[in-house]
Amino acid sequence: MSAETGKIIWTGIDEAPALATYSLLPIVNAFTRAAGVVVETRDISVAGRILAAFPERLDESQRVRDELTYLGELTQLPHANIIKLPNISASIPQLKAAIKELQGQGYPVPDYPEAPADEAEKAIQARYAKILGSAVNPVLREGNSDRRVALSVKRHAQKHPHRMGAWTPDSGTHVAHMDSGDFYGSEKSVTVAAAGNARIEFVGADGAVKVLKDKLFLQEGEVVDGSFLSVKALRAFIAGQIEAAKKEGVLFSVHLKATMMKISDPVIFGHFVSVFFKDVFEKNAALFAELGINPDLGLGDLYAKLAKLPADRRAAVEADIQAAYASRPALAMVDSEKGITNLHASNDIIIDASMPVVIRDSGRMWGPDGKLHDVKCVIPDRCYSTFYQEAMDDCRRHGQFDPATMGSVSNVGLMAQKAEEYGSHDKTFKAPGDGVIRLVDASGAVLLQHAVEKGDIWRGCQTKDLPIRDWVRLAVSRARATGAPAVFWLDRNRAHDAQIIAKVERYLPDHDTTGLEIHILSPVEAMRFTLPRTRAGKDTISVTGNALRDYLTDLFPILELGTSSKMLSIVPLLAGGGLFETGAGGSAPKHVQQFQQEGYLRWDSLGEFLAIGVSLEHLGTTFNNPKALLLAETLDQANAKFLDNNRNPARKVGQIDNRGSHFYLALYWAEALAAQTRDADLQARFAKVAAQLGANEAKINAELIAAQGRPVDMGGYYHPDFEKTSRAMRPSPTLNAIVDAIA
Ligand SMILES: NC(=O)C1=CN([C@@H]2O[C@H](COP(=O)(O)OP(=O)(O)OC[C@H]3O[C@@H](n4cnc5c(N)ncnc54)[C@H](OP(=O)(O)O)[C@@H]3O)[C@@H](O)[C@H]2O)C=CC1
Ligand SMILES: O=C(O)CCC(=O)C(=O)O
Ligand SMILES: [Mg+2]
Repeated sequence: MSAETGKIIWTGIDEAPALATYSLLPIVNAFTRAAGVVVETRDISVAGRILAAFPERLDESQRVRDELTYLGELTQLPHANIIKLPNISASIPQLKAAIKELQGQGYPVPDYPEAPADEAEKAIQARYAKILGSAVNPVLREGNSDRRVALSVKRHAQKHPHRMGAWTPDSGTHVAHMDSGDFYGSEKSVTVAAAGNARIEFVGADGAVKVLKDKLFLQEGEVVDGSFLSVKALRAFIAGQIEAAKKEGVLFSVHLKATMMKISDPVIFGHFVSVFFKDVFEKNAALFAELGINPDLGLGDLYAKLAKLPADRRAAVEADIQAAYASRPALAMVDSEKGITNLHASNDIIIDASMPVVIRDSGRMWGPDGKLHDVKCVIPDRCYSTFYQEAMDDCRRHGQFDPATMGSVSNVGLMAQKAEEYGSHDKTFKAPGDGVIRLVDASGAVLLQHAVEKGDIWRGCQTKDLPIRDWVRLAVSRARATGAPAVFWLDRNRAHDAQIIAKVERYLPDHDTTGLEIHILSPVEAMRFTLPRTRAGKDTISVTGNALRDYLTDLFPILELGTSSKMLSIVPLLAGGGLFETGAGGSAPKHVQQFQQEGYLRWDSLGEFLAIGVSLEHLGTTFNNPKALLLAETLDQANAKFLDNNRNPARKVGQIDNRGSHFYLALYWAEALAAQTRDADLQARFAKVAAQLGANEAKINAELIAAQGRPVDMGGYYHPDFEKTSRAMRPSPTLNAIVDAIA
């Protein structure tokens, strides 16, 4: 076995899962090394990606490799085996904070130029643009997505159901969406007949043509679509919904995906900010222009820029903001104690995680008074709003879901080769004026076009044929493996979906589907099919495009398990390798805050444990490595015992936290290795480890718990100090000594 084939890559990322890594990875490494498997870290954190983008500004000792590019290339090789933990998909305020921190640590990376003044600043902005938003996932996800709950995890959740808030028939919570002028209404889609370079261009009212994107290579058979959001219609819609929320006496909230739709959704978010605070923006237009205030960056950035003003001028604007709050409906809050609202930053409320939590918490969100209230959930685009309303209506009719009995909804998601929204980043534009935006193929034929007005948001997406074929294959294979019905969530009335349906209908007959139940239903119909089954304890497979993949793989896990972090998230790479993602949830910034303040980390690494298992299994079968297979099997047993004994982190100081949960994983894994008889070497080696860990259980727990209850200095947030953080995350000398002696 070559070094390459016996290697697993563990991604270095941000926030809570990065903290957990400091404690977990030494344990994992000690166990796998004993079997000749190397687990190697590659840093794709926001900070790491910033440093990699500006090598010429750093001295030799500060330079880092461009690991994302390396990993992107690795996904194309059949031996790729990558464990990917969730990373930050950064908004501009997050990026700026990371830059500031790095500068403070002595890395001379340039400031982010919000409004580039010259070519040099434009070049800097272009480099940073590659780091913003969902910049990692589209590069690594070179396969489609298979997200589901492991049987042992589902059984555990049913045995220990999490708390859910009750729903009552009179709940005033609802989804509000546009009825026209949205992406859904304007979408056009074609299947490309002949390969070639296309271009996207804007034709002004005067006939002048401006190329927005050149050399857009289209493959034969791929689906390409274009749609736009009318800004005039959006602003009128927002204003109407603000009025309506006030009348209805519910909170006002907006749920977008500013990370994955990183060009369009921050702009949409900005319209929410500038319509909600219309009077403030109008009255202070000149001052805001002078301060460079951009509503897309949210109220948080606005406040930061106001802070530069002398006290009296600042107070005048703040009074205007307070007056706006008083005349508007109450806003949903991110942190009511600190006064952080839904409109502070586009990355604080992200639809995939935020909407399921509304449903889990009785259809309510936190208000400025620190209490839960009914809420208007504004999701402008009908492509992705209507099924949430259906789920809420179901709760109003039948009450809250019961995690002790509900069935499971797994997902097969189309995302390979930058499918759908992942491919939209370099094809999304704000219309530079009134005119037409059109997609023109190599022969000069117009594939699709839209009449737009200045500021309208035009979005193009590509979905290649090979990924679609692979997605259909994966759906059939999951249906065969589970016996559960597979439902393609596709809407015949949506232009893009109509093209995809034609392909699904063409590729399904390539497979043996005898005895399988397969449906094609619109999102609302699919919900109507799925929810009664779920309530009856039956399992269903959702087969969806990229955005619905994202939304549903938080929605159902959060209802079923309380969090999506416990999911298995497998990406069989098209080139034959494996990408094993952990959970479906994000980087849990709240958890880091708690760790900094109280030395308590409640991040649950179960997703990581599961991913290590499938990664080792993949490595074992691909390279015929019996030791790796044995490690996978014994880890599976350890995970089962971990769940049986309920060793997940609790939530409060004095109880077992993330670090304590890792100790139990090590103990149970060592015990399982000691108990097996297939490999005498591993048995002997781990019998000793199991005995040492077992004998020191009380002592190790005492050392781990003694480390809690006081603030922790990590020496950085985006780019923490390795030594400081490592000390904080590995506070038990007894555990460290046993683990470090294994290899
Ligand atoms: N694949 C990726 O790379 C992804 C990245 N992200 C990024 O993550 C960041 C935060 O996203 P956000 O939408 O707030 O979602 P998060 O999933 O980070 O947080 C939502 C809540 O989920 C719970 N949670 C999530 N993971 C765990 C875990 N392992 N253990 C225990 N509880 C968990 C926590 O709930 P509680 O507080 O109730 O304990 C947490 O506060 C963003 O920057 C986003 O871009 C998001 C999704 C996927
Ligand atoms: O790519 C991203 O920004 C987030 C993706 C995500 O939320 C998911 O895959 O569940
Ligand atoms: Mg998600």
